Amino acid sequence: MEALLRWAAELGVSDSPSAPSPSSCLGRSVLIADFPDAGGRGLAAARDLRRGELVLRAPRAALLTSGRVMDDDPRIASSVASHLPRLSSVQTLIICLLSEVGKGKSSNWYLYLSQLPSYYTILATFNDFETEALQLTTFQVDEAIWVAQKALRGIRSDWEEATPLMKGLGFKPKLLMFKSWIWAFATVSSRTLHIAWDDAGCLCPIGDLFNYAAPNDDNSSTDEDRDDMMHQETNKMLDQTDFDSSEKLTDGGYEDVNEYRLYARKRYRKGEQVLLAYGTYTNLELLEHYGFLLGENPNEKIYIPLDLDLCMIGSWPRDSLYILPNGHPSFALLCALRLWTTPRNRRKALSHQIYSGSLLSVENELEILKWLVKKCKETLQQLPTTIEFDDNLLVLLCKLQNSTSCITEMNRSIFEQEFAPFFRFHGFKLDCSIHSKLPVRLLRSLERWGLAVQWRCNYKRTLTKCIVHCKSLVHELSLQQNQQ
Ligand SMILES: C[S@@+](CC[C@H](N)C(=O)[O-])C[C@H]1O[C@@H](n2cnc3c(N)ncnc32)[C@H](O)[C@@H]1O
Repeated sequence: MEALLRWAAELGVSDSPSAPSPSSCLGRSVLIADFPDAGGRGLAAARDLRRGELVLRAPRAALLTSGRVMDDDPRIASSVASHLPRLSSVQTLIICLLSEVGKGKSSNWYLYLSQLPSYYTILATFNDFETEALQLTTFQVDEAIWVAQKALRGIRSDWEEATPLMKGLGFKPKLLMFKSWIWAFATVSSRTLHIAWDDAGCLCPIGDLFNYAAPNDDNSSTDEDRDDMMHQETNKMLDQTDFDSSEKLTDGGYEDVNEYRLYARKRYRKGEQVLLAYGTYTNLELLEHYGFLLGENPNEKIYIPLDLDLCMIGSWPRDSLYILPNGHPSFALLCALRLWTTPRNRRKALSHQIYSGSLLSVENELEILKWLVKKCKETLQQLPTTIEFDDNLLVLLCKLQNSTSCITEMNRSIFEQEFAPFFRFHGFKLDCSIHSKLPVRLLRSLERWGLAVQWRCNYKRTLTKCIVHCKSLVHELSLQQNQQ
């Protein structure tokens, strides 16, 4: 890592507005650190940071883009040119990335490439067992499977299309394998930053070490954050010369100054992890693009099976009919339910009231709340396991990943029925004499299985919250009704 930090400093990557020291590009604003519960390797504040302060800048020369690789390697450039416009920008970047990997130590990017993860957990890497662990029966779960399969089909056909070109470039057999393509795809999917001149984005050494926090997490800005913003706004208004132009209120981007700049989006104390908001994602989308999910995701959307006529009613798109992470139905779902439960001959007259989000009558509201309770309960009952079961399974999966004696853990567990198909799927015979760690291949599968269980568990938790929320509203409204 030290060599990488030195190399990046030589390229002009710096965590301060001034030039980096020759020995490391970090140390003045951020430092590499481990955050086991929030993304693993990440960047920590090297000192107290103000909201909007510059935390990293990387000049264009330090960005790995397909344009850059092709400028340095005319053979790839002419090969790609002869396949355009059939190749997408992502396929092109993947080919460039794999070609650099194939060069080994002679690649200009060797130090960067050698610290990339050796495997990923994005949805496209899930095998059938892991995908099924998301659980099949409801609309949302079917949707998850569908997303996973669609993603994988797309990636496979991209690979098939690009294979003749890669063969023509003399790629080593290992790099021609689908496994390598998936690895490169996941690298691009989970690590690129947006740039205006290439849809595939760029890989930014050091800049891609920032872990993620959901964007509206910082809505809860503190008084200190607000002070920082006031300070910046006042300075701007007064056009004060001491205004530090490195202060910004966004996460960052590629700027006119010909470098990528990243900013602290809130105040950080020394040692705290500095996080970026890569975008607004549900947990399924995080899993699809980045291979992780959040225990508390403010942007999560939970879908329940809805009758077709309810989905079609009004002008609300199907994807706006969901349950929020706090268990409340979305505005559109609430409105759609109010319209749906209104007798047909009254719908037109009441539509103005319904579209504005107003409650129609206590009776109507009670009907839809009770309907929601019933629907959530039915959905939960259809799922093969309960939250408690999933929670316990998660604890065991976590233990197994860290245990040096898997057989002891297994013997103590009540999950034999769950593990038999897992070992069968992997063609692995659990020998009672194995008092050691599981093979790496199985440990990785356990990790993905764990993500699937975490996802379905969050789904069930939100349904449960919805039941509690609706029941408490039913209680309140019934009291009101009785008082009238
Ligand atoms: C841009 S990289 C961040 C650096 C990465 N941790 C590393 O060691 O290279 C993005 C990846 O980090 C992990 N990650 C980022 N934020 C996370 C979070 N809040 N929780 C869990 N994993 C996270 C995911 O694996 C994601 O695909």
